[in-house]
Amino acid sequence: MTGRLIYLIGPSGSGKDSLLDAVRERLGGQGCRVARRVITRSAEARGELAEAVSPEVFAEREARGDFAMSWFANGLSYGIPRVIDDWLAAGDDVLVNGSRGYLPEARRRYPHLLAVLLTVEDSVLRTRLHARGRESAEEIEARLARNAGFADTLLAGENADLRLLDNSGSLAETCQRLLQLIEDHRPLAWPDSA
Ligand SMILES: Nc1ncnc2c1ncn2[C@@H]1O[C@H](COP(=O)(O)OP(=O)(O)OP(=O)(O)O)[C@@H](O)[C@H]1O
Ligand SMILES: O=P(O)(O)OC[C@H]1O[C@H](OP(=O)(O)O)[C@H](O)[C@@H]1O
Repeated sequence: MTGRLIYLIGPSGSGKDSLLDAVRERLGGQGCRVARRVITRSAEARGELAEAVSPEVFAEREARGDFAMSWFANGLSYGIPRVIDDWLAAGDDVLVNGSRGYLPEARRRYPHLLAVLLTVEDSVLRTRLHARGRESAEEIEARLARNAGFADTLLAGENADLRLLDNSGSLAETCQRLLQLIEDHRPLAWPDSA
């Protein structure tokens, strides 16, 4: 029996990392692991507990086949370590912080994935990005502009099964709803292929 990939996406600043950090322990108790990403972002940058590597190291690892999934966005390279395929094969579910742009490819690789879109009201999003202070004002505007490109395509076609999760309110409330959503989507037996 294989586990299921839960692919969490949403605008930059919508709270994906905060949510993953908050539910990591509780999910572990219900057989769901949270993947740690590899990112070409400096280790000093505030944010998720990702592994920071140089672009050269990232390219080497990617060429070696170290990543189950990888993409480039916001001027950075992101990789999800290949170990998630072992976890899935062992029957664990795996939750990843994904990319909206990479969703079609993720679906090709993991046809049974559960895609969850975290949403936040626009004004709240801008406020949170500035309050986080990880990016410059210019970088924040570029991230907000990137969202417009996803507005029409995300909720159409093969994404009709996308689950929406609003994080405009408290994080504790969103955590509860995510845990419930994952619980509700756990069939008695997962599909055979990851
Ligand atoms: N429900 C919430 N209420 C208030 N603040 C929140 C909430 N969720 C997240 N935040 C804050 O919003 C900011 C952005 O959250 P976070 O870094 O988790 O977003 P993200 O989706 O992972 O962004 P990115 O994709 O850019 O890494 C953080 O400063 C975080 O503390
Ligand atoms: O815009 P899309 O394609 O959804 O995502 C692009 C990437 O940007 C964000 O990362 P971060 O803000 O650099 O941590 C997301 O987590 C994702 O990996």
